[in-house]
Amino acid sequence: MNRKIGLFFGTFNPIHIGHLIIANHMAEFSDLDEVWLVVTPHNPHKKKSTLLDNHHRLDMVYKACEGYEHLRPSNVEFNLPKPNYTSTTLAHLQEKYPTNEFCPIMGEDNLKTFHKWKNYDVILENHEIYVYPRISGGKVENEFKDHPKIKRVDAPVVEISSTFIRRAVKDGKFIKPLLNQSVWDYIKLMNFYR
Ligand SMILES: Nc1ncnc2c1ncn2[C@@H]1O[C@H](COP(=O)(O)OP(=O)(O)OP(=O)(O)O)[C@@H](O)[C@H]1O
Ligand SMILES: O=C(O)c1ccc[n+]([C@@H]2O[C@H](COP(=O)([O-])O)[C@@H](O)[C@H]2O)c1
Repeated sequence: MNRKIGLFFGTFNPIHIGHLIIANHMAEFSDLDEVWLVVTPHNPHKKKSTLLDNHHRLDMVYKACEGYEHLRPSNVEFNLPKPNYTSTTLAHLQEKYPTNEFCPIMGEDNLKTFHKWKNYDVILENHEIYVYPRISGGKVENEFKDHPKIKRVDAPVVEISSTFIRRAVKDGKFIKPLLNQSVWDYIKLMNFYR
């Protein structure tokens, strides 16, 4: 059976409710059958200094997805060449699961720099991209604005970031509502980001 899988890529350092709300909304309110949360070991555009180990970030994604029938953590990028280019991951997944249709999910802000991604044209040729709104970053005024392969899904906007969470934890702030309960417990237990 042909299944449509949304791929939500992220460093998830840590995963927060902003990520979960988008992933769940895409799984429930679009034609995607499932959403896989792909933990990226190394984002080509990010520095590595504050990055927690891959397996700790994956553990947190597992904890956050517990009880969500249509969400699935993925470590597919762990064994692929670094830095992780999305085009490489998509080609790998398509070869491994030829009957699935893979659709990357991204925030509207990412469309502004999407032309800098490796093989972005090949990605667009072979995949539909599901885009959700962001407040930060303003409007997209480029070739992707009304592209036929880009589908917009009107998901809720929750403007928090992992950077904000890491800083808040370091400062001893109580930010439990911004994280899934078991992710919050795990961060405390493991003394992450202190
Ligand atoms: N609050 C949010 N709402 C919707 N999408 C988000 C939110 N925060 C991050 N994203 C998007 O989710 C994906 C994965 O995010 P990522 O793991 O880089 O988290 P982040 O919060 O942006 O991290 P950091 O603050 O460490 O840069 C990215 O495409 C990012 O743009
Ligand atoms: O393939 C690329 O060239 C590429 C460039 C920038 C980002 N990405 C992927 O997009 C995901 C979200 O990126 P970011 O910067 O919004 O956190 C992340 O998992 C990256 O691996 C991919």
